[in-house]
Amino acid sequence: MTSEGRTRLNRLPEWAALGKHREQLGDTHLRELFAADPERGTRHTLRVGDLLLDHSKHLVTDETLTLLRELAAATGVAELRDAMFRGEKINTTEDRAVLHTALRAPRGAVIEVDGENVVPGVHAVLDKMGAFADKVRAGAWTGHTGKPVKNIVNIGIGGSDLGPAMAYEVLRSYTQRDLTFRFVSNVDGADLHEAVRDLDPAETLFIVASKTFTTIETITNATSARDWLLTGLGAGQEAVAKHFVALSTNAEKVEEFGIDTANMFEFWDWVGGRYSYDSAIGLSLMIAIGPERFREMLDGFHLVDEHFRTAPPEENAPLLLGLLGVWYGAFFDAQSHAVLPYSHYLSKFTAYLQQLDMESNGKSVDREGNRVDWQTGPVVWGTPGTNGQHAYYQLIHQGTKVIPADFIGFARPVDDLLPGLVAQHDLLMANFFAQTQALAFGKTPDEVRAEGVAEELVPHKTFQGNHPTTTILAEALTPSVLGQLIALYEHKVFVQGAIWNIDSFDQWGVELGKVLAKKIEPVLTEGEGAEQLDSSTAGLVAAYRSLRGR
Ligand SMILES: O=P(O)(O)OC[C@H]1O[C@](O)(CO)[C@@H](O)[C@@H]1O
Repeated sequence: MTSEGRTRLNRLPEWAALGKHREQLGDTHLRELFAADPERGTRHTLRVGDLLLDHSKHLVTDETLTLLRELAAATGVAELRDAMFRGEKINTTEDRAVLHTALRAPRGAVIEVDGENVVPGVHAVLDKMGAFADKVRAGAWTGHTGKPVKNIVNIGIGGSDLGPAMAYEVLRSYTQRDLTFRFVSNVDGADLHEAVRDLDPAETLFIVASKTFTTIETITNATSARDWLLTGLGAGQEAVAKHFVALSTNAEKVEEFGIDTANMFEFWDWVGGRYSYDSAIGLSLMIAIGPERFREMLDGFHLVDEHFRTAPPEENAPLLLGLLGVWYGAFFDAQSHAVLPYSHYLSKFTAYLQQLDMESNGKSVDREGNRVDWQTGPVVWGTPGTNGQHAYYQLIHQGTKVIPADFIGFARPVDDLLPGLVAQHDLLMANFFAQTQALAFGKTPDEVRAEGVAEELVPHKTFQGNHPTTTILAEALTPSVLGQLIALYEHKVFVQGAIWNIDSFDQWGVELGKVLAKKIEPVLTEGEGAEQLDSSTAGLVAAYRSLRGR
């Protein structure tokens, strides 16, 4: 499905209408919007599965939302969504279907790519993963020396690392505690070194996760891990089968590396790397939380997939979140988007979303290859909220930038929290609610003066407010809720890409650096070819070589 013949986004009448509306809105303050509508908070709250989404603290009126939905209609968001769910090749630059939604489709569903139903294959791999995970969890998967495997090291990068590493942290309280999990991604040897230094090779299983099985960082780390293992065991190649499994689409390369393809868990080219942790790429997570919890997570994903596919525009949460991002980027010149979870378990959540969003929508040509002249994907950033409050919230509250932010919190702490720590949860959540309130409504100079503050300090202690936020609240951070949250963001990113008319599913922008690194490496090691480098890089390389004593 291409978008040929589509009117350029900023020439659409719906775009012009939004521009005009933005002018009319001017500096309208959230204080005014709330004062004019006592029901605003409840009217602007959506419920999707277990998620409650309050979007009342956004710089929008009912008219804004209507105009944004008209823009979505004019840009064919629903048509592209349906084409995605049908398995059409909407990733046109790679000529691929985009079917991460098939990874969580129920067993009986029928989703076809090139005339073949892919759902049975998805479940066959899930079943194989389940059997393997159960075996490891039961201590029945033994290594070369006969000892049960206790340490699981996932080696992968990008989508083959961020998803499982993030989800492992999120669902830590559901993990089997007598197993150790490590995640190695960086080609800096320090990463693998720190991951394995205290492990017994006889009890260690490496999961090599790579869609292509050609990614230099992953193959380099996997090769070093194999050396470490074989040296530690004093064994030959025959030990690899018990200590290495692969997650990949590329059986040939897996075999070439020396991993038995019987120990390979397959996925498919219609799963993008950053959309893959609910595929075989989630094997480490499945071992950690068990197949049953993993399936609950998939059900959570599926619930939001169905919501996105079927909910009317007025109630469609991913559509709404996507449109709000378009609104701020285009008409408020917002450059970034903060995601601020109030859960320690979500400490890697924003890093995960960075790849999901920025690798998907960090594009500057449209699907026909024309340069866009509107903003595309924002810089996504953030860390757990309370820590952020004591670091960078100053800038969000009183800086000069428009930073829309998502606040994510939970009513209940995890079940196995030490009883003495449960009481801290209300304090955490008091901060959660206080921050969005302060950001929205601020503090006027008169309110500051009323507190007896000296006049010269009044500007410094004034909070302008009017900073837009979404609040996402759920009862608890369960596997299903995690699936719901990720699917929510996946589809939000989809909506934005559809409106901006970019291919959200390719990632050509990562290629150039890879090619240049390959050329530079021999210059570093052999010192040959430096004359082909620009003067800055040549100087830096020379300095590096000299510091290395070469
Ligand atoms: O799973 P692979 O093929 O090793 O790729 C890892 C990552 O590299 C990228 O292609 C970017 O370089 C990501 O899209 C992907 O998640």
